[in-house]
Amino acid sequence: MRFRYPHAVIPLLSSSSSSNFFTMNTQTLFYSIPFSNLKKPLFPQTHRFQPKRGIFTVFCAKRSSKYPPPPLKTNGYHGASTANVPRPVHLEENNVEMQFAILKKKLEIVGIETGICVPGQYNHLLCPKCQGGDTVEKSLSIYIPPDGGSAAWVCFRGKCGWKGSTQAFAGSSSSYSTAMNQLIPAKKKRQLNEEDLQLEPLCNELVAYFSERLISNETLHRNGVMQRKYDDQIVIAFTYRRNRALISCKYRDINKNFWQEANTEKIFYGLDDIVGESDVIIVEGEMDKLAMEEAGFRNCVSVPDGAPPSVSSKEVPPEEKDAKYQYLWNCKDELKQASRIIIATDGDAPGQALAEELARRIGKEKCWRVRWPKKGKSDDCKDANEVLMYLGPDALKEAIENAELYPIRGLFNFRDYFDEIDAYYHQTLGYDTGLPTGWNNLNGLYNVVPGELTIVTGVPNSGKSEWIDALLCNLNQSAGWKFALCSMENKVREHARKLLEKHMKKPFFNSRYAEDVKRMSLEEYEQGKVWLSDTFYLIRCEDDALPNIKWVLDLAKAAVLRYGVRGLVIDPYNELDHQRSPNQTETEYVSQMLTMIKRFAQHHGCHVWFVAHPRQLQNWNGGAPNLYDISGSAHFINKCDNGIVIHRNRDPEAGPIDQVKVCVRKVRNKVAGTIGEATLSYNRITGEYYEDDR
Ligand SMILES: Nc1ncnc2c1ncn2[C@@H]1O[C@H](COP(=O)(O)OP(=O)(O)OP(=O)(O)O)[C@@H](O)[C@H]1O
Repeated sequence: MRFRYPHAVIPLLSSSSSSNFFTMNTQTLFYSIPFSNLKKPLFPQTHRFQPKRGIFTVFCAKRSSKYPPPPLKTNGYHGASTANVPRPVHLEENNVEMQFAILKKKLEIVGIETGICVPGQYNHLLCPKCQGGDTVEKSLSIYIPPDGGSAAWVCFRGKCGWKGSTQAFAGSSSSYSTAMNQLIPAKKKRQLNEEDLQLEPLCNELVAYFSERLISNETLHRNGVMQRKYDDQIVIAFTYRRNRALISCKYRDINKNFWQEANTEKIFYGLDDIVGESDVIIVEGEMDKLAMEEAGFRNCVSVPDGAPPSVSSKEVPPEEKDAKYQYLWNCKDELKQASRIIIATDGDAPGQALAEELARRIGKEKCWRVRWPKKGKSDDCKDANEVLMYLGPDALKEAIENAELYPIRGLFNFRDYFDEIDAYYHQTLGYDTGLPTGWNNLNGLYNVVPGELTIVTGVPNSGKSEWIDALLCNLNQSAGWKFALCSMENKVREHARKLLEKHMKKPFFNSRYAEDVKRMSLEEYEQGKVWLSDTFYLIRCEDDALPNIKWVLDLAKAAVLRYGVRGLVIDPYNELDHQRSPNQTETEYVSQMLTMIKRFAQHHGCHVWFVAHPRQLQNWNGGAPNLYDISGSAHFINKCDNGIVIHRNRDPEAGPIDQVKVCVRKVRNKVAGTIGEATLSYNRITGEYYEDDR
């Protein structure tokens, strides 16, 4: 149930700003005209129930006008005159006529016929925008203050809703606000009583109507649900009470048109029921509040105004300016003493927006939310009353008992991730335990996990780039992975040669390094080109500029999204353009850069290999460097998931010079490997690496 547009409405300005008139939200600032103030209802078709007929025909009663009171919407046209005519300093009494004449001209420009308009009173005219619809009703209400200096108007036809204001002279503020205030009645709260409102006990037909919705007579009685007659028709009257005194009254007809007494305080429906309760349930409509009672919950209130279309992007305004949610602020003590607020609004988007607006005001930490059960195979119940009607009171009770903590942005429970954790357990995510490197003796130490960062270091010429290329070829062969390469030191053609040699297992040329091994044939070379193109995407600065990390990551993201790459190589760190701000230390800069890289990796499930050189080693003894030797910052080792040092023997006396040590110095994720060293042998002709079991 939703009260989004009251039945007979006039726009109500916030007292703070009359200019809001043109920008105001129709959801929040429209109030009904009190019927008690009307000689005859604005809309004669307000009467829906005809008690003389049977209940079902009653509810299909023919409208007495073919124009229902549709929602009042603005049509986007705002009639404010923007002419900037300077206002005279003094306005003599006898200038009223002149001022009114100017005003009339302005009104005529926007199409308002001013012939019968008299200052100091309301005038009812034909709306120039809608011409009063088919019935040609005089739906445009215009007020001109006695000084004739301004006018404010609104068309009460819901299909039109045209509204605006103008002034004879710009800056005629007192006259202007008078017009506005007159058009919009002052917000003086009325004192109501059942007698004045002519409320009566519910007739049998309405009791039967509620009973169709599984709301019992006892519940109706306890909640003071009444009726009101208009001529020979009847509408439901929901009485809003505080300390049992009548504060407001909302009416509902069978077509779910709602309107309420104007100039009354906005309070929760059922407010007395939550006093002293530790659990408070908030629903979106009176029917839901009654339904809750049928499920055994009296500690429930309904909001008086229904739901907003969406969550406001603005901060919650201070209490005194938060007009739409006054019903929350005026019972903050009751809400404060409750330990749990269970928000059980409708399951649709406005209902969820309402839940968010309530929770952000109450404090999400004490809020819970309700998920409505399914009513059929696919559809969820919309609200409490639907659950009661389709599934019964026990199901409604269960839904409330199963309320879950209201989500707080950034605060989670493992339960929120169970789908993902299940997939990890069942290993259905793919490679989450790591993709083997292709070298058995290394697989026990290092496996490639999507979304991780591996830092690779080693002294110059140790074969870091060669080993990474060989690893990529293996991963492509075993799992079809594709890669983005940002290899600043490599010429494209040389990089292509190295990759093709590894892939084809043949040298690119017949030159000295190939010894007597035959180069790849032209046909093999052509096949290799296809493979190269399908497997690698190059990130390169086309001019001589150095790429910065953000630029690299943006392109890598494009490569992930466009080509599905699973790995990114950045080789090496010192060839990036390091735009470090003057007040940033290198350590801070490296930390920030690595955070960016890791975020990219995790977000896109893309493994990143980042090559960094060790700083100049004083008195280097030929041994493998340490990860802490990486120039720049200890953050390289601190922040990476995996740290690998590539080291090769260059002393023939110390051992075979094709021997390469892959020193795994850091593995954060034990599922992916452990610290240790594996020895590979390097084939200088093809650039391949083999397990070395010598
Ligand atoms: N184990 C090895 N035995 C002989 N030559 C090797 C070995 N590993 C790599 N090389 C050769 O060393 C050269 C440099 O290799 P690579 O570019 O991979 O080293 P790097 O560590 O990345 O160097 P840099 O730090 O200068 O970028 C290449 O010509 C490569 O063929």
